[in-house]
Amino acid sequence: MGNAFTTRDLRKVYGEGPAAVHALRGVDLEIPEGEIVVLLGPSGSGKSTLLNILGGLDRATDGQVFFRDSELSAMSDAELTRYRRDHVGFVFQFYNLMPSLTAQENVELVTEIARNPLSPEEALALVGLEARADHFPAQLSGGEQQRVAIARAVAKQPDVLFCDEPTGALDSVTGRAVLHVLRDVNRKLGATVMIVTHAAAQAAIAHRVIRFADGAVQSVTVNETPASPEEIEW
Ligand SMILES: Nc1ncnc2c1ncn2[C@@H]1O[C@H](COP(=O)(O)OP(=O)(O)OP(=O)(O)O)[C@@H](O)[C@H]1O
Repeated sequence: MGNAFTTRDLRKVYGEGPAAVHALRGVDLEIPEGEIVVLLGPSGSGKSTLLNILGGLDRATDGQVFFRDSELSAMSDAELTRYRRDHVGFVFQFYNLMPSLTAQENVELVTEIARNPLSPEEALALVGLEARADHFPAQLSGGEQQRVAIARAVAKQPDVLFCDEPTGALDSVTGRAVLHVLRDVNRKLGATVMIVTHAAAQAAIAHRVIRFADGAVQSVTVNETPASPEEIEW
């Protein structure tokens, strides 16, 4: 299989003049399709900025970024929106569920507009929450709410799932259950899964670990035998 993403000398500057922040300082990466990729690095090193650009939520200041053979950095806003809608799912630290909707209705927000969605039941079954479909977010634990958020993100069968600190608000037992679900999504749907985390131990479950420092890639490590989420502790 080819690459899900390729970046060439990718740069991002926020602001101008003396106040300019160089968040990405020339990032060259190749990310093969179908992997679990963990991005590590100190706070402010540019991880979320990279995720947002790969996910079509933001644009680079300079350089190129490709999804497969399509150059995201050359797309119009409308094309970028279509890319996001057709190919990308997002999971954030704080679930972002609609409190007035049940788990199933939260997932339906996506399945009603996607081109080739799973059914809401299938999506909830994938995260092990089929029995909680009629529960509201306030009736679910943090880990369960995150699993609903994952069900919502994967219901459209995205090619790529971006997860920004998906376990950041969870204890490690609950966090492991969430990582387990992300691994299932990678295996069962074949989605490339990119996870930004501060918990370095989570790198053990990845096929590829990218370490960031000061807006640049410090190292890329390939794990021949990724660990199971049950084996790690943070
Ligand atoms: N919208 C923005 N405007 C100005 N500066 C920004 C903006 N977003 C991010 N930055 C700056 O860009 C740099 C990289 O930020 P980014 O959020 O990508 O880092 P990160 O590695 O994800 O950090 P964390 O682990 O704390 O989430 C930081 O110095 C940050 O302050």
